[in-house]
Amino acid sequence: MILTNETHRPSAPPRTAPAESSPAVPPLAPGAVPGLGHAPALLRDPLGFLGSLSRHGSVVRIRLGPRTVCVVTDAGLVHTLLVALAHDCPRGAVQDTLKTAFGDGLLMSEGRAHRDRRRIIQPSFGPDRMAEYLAVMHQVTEERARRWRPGQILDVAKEMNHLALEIVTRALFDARLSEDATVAFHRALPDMVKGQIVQSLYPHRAFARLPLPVNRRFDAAVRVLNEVVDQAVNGTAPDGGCPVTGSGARRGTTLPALLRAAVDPATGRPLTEDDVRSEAITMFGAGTETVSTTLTWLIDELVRHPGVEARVLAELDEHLPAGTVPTPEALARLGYTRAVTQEVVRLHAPNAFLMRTARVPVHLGPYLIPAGTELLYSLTAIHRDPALYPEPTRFHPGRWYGADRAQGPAGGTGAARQAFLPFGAGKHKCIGEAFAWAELTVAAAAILRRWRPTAVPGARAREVVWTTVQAQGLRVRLTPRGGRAPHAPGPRRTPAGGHDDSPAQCLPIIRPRQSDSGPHAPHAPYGPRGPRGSRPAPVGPTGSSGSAGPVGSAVLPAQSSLANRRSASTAEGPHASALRTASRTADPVRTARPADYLGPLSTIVPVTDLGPVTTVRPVITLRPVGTVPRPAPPVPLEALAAPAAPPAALRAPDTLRPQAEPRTAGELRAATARHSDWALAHGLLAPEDLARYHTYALPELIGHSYPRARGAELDLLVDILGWFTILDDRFDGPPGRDPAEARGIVEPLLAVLAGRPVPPGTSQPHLLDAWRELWQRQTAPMPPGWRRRAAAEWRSCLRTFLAETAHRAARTQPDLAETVRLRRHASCLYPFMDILEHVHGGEAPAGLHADPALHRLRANTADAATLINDLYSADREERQNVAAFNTVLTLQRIRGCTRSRAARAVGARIDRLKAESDALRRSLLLRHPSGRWYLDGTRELVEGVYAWTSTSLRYTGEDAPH
Ligand code: HEM
Repeated sequence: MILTNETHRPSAPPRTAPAESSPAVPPLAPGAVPGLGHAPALLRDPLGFLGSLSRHGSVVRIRLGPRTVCVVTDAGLVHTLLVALAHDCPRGAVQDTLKTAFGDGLLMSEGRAHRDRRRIIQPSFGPDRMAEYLAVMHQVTEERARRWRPGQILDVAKEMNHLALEIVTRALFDARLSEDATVAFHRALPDMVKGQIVQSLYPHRAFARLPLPVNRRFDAAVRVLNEVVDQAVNGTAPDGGCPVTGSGARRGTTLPALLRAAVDPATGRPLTEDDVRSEAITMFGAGTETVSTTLTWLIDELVRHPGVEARVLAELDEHLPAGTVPTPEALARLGYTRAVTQEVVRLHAPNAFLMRTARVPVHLGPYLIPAGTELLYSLTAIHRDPALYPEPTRFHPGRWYGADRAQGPAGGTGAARQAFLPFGAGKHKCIGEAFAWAELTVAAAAILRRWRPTAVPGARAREVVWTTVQAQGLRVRLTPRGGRAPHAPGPRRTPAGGHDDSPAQCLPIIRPRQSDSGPHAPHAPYGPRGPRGSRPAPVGPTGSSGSAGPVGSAVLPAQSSLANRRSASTAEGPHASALRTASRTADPVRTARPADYLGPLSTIVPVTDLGPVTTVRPVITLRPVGTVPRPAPPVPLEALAAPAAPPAALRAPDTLRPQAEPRTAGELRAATARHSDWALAHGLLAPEDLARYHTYALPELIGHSYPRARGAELDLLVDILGWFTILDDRFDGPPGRDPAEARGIVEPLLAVLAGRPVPPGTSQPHLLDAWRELWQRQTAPMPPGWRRRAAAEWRSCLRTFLAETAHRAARTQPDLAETVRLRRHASCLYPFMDILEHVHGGEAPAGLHADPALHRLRANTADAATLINDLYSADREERQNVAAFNTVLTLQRIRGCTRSRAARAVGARIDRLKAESDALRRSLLLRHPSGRWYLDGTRELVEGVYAWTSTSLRYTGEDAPH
């Protein structure tokens, strides 16, 4: 039986030799959903799904809505499809869409047209051109890498995209694209790819003409891409602003020159300009993203495997001395480097899936495939087949080099060769293969020679599958090779005075790959301090979290009983009048609406301010506090000495307590030791807990955030942070699920704040004792106004434990607005802002406190610090099942979007907060110049949280102690 009822055409006699036994129908993959078929599974996890199909057969049917597609899972049969059946199985609908848009380029054409065109183009990729290309690749990469700065955080995928585009433009076209064109190209490409896929799934071509958003974006992208390609082909810059400046030296040998000099064998006429443009777009489409993605994975793997990186560098030193232009001979000697790139290409083959369509009935293994059947194969799935590659997801260059090689697929047999098909096979085999191998090696060599990339915690490469398997989210910090680890860069200003939002300033926000968060992820008895939300779970025998009970089974109504809010007009406390003014002068972004359990200072961020999801990343500038080496010793105090001289902004004449000498690292180290003694003396920690506790390096957060704190203030800050973290961790256990027990802990603490008799029966007497002492140390030197303010803000903070416990007990989750409010206060940022005054030795000016803009600035400060924490702690919290109280996770749940989109939205929100805070500080400074130190303190606080959070072992998932 054949698939006549699932295909559109009647069967004709098969072209290929029949199989020995009677032909069979490929099995249907299990799990089809009525109406949708396997589309949900494919969309949810394309590579996992395609990889799983080999269990069911060497060819497996899947249903995508009304269509049936045959997936070829066997490497040998894929090879047959591409080579023996190449004539009968041309490329299908996906390529047809491109053909309509870009004409008959190599990537889109078939049959004789394809063969003729390939013959014309082949010389462009011949061995005699390679030396020239190597020089260009080397020069372009050098130019780009020279522009990077020590300490810069590099958005690797973005940089590699630009690099690959520039290499193709300069090598094949001897042209340069304007910066605008480069950006436009990378913006347009995803729309083009999406449109290509969606349009190929339309039941009829006419659908592509409907004014659907996807079609409109596709058309716009095609226009843009054609314009960009025109620049490369013609050497003109239509915008006149940044002209294409091809050197012109190689004009006679470029790809356009080759095409213009050629005659179409079919017509006997020269190729048209449309033909030239079609081939140009083909090269841009096929030769940029594939390479940039592979380069990104290559850097990711080297960052993960320092031993491999060291070996590559040693080989480069031996065969490709620094400063020399690579030659084909030198590259041929880089055996180990080649093995490394080969392993990257195996594990991360950029082509997630490719397609063919059977023109006539064909035999494929034991199956007869009817005419019209679409055939899909995934090179990535083949390269990860455990039957072909033991431990397939392990990065192991030894498969291709040295002793292990014989056991690997490079062992030399035909079957082994068929198992490695990153560049395809047959007549459509990648024409740029040699170019690509060379580019990967030359670009990686130029980058690694100059820079040592180190992973930014939480910013590992993540697979995102479209037609290619993209590597998204990798951020690395750059250290000059041979130099010491850089200081984080200080704020840079553009000539126009605005902030530089170059990649150096981008916060990493992308979820690490699954492998980063596996069973070895750390679980710690003591949370980091610092902003909450980073709570570790108690260590269970399996290493899994034993913490917070199930949350997320039910959704809380938008207005929970916990979210009863008082109006601004009823707000109390020292900032009440400011709050009321703020409420009256309602700005479009937010309105002041204090919630009763949050105290008088809350400001609500409308949910809409966290959307729409954008691609903006947070722009955070870092104070150069020094490097924070990891992992051990956990407290790199040397790095946290205060800046040699206070920043100019802090040398204001009104400083009450001028700095004598800057704080030394020794002071922070001594404070850390005193804190340990203090925690032991209060029974907050047992001696055996200390080692693990120290790995959280909590004093670093204080060191980053309070560069001028010393002596008793430094001790106070470190002790408060330690105490709060230990308290926070208690709520990961049973008290966090039992409202009565939670009240039993929190009420006594509140009583201390209010000066009331403490109710008996707390389950945490050590915490209570320590709190009494801490509160006394906080308030003793401070005036009554400060005490009232600090007490109110501590109340708001402590009550969030009750709110969160109530949610856990009721198995409800907060909506986004409540999450934002909860998180703002839960992080005890407000009390920590109050301690700025403690450190300074006096209250901030009364006028400043009465200013509504300060109210907003403080809310922004709390929000920004908390959101930074949420970005980094999302994965950890998800593992710990405390997802309800993380803004990224809440957003993801409520919007139904991906983690990275939620993270981007949060990142964009941080950007906006930062920009608004800068503006608020400027305006406040004009009105209250004597409060400059306080205003700067809020900025330092956020920067400190960023510096600590982004380097803390708590969030890395792989470096953290076990
Ligand atoms: C790591 C880098 C690369 C990978 C993994 C890769 C992979 C592939 C694969 C699998 C195919 C076959 C597609 C099919 O059978 O339908 C292909 C075709 C093609 N590639 Fe590449 N490619 C890479 C780089 C490049 C570069 C640098 C260029 C040009 C500058 C290029 C130009 C092309 C062209 C023009 C085709 C179509 C060939 C034809 O149909 O005759 N590729 N590539």
